[in-house]
Amino acid sequence: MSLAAHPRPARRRGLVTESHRKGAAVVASTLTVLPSHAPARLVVFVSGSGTNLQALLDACRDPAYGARVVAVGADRDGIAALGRAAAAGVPTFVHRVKDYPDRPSWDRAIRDATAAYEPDLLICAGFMKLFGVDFMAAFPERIINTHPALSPAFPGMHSARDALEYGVKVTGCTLFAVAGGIDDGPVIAQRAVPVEDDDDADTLHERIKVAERAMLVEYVGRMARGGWSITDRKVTVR
Ligand SMILES: Nc1nc2c(c(=O)[nH]1)N[C@@H](CN(C=O)c1ccc(C(=O)N[C@@H](CCC(=O)O)C(=O)O)cc1)CN2
Ligand SMILES: NCC(=O)N[C@@H]1O[C@H](COP(=O)([O-])[O-])[C@@H](O)[C@H]1O
Repeated sequence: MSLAAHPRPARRRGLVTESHRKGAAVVASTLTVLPSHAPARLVVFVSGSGTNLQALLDACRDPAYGARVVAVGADRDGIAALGRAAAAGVPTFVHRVKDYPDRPSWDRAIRDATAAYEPDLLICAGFMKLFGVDFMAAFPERIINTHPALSPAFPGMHSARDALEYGVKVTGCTLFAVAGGIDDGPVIAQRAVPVEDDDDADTLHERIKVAERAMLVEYVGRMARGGWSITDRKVTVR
């Protein structure tokens, strides 16, 4: 089936939508995002040790990487990731759900704190809270999450344990564009990691994280430098 696409729009910065038509019917829609800043502005969200954040901070030291971490957001205090941000001179903000009367109030507070940094790309790197509709609506097509499993297998917060308990022989990591549900957004990249006979959840997760950091650094750099498109569930990184 051939799709008669509209002429490709000029490479404008920001968000561009193209409709692909067959006759009068729209059969697919492509959203293209080009970062508005060079280097692209990253806000990274964390809840724990922050080794993925550290990999991004290290990559951003090279001007050719094309991105810089302008802020780090968290849902809790006292985590190593916030220390990593401070050591790199990156501003941080913390919003704890329990400090707000309800979840939507928390969602709006973390949305507003994030928007103040004018991010091109928002990266969940071990962030253990689900964003709500207000947050999601403020940053369309520009929130990504690194997840320690081969999506759609093993969503949630205990993916390495769940993979071991299921008995899979190969698991891995997935970088995806955060959408409406839990860990169900369009896949940007994946890496496979074999499960060893003597793995426990910690050894398996640590091996996944080695692959995850390399995947995250590679794809965030490419997205920052060249932008990305999403057609239905298919993501193309430039
Ligand atoms: N709306 C979305 N928000 C987020 C997604 C997503 O796909 N959609 N991915 C996450 C990260 N994530 C796994 O990758 C994940 C994070 C948190 C949870 C969860 O159930 N959290 C609970 C409580 C957790 C706690 O603090 O102990 C909650 O939010 O109430 C599932 C998956 C980033 N956000
Ligand atoms: N579902 C969310 C989830 O499980 N996230 C995972 O937490 C770890 C954070 O490590 P880090 O703090 O060392 O970067 C990473 O493996 C990340 O994929």
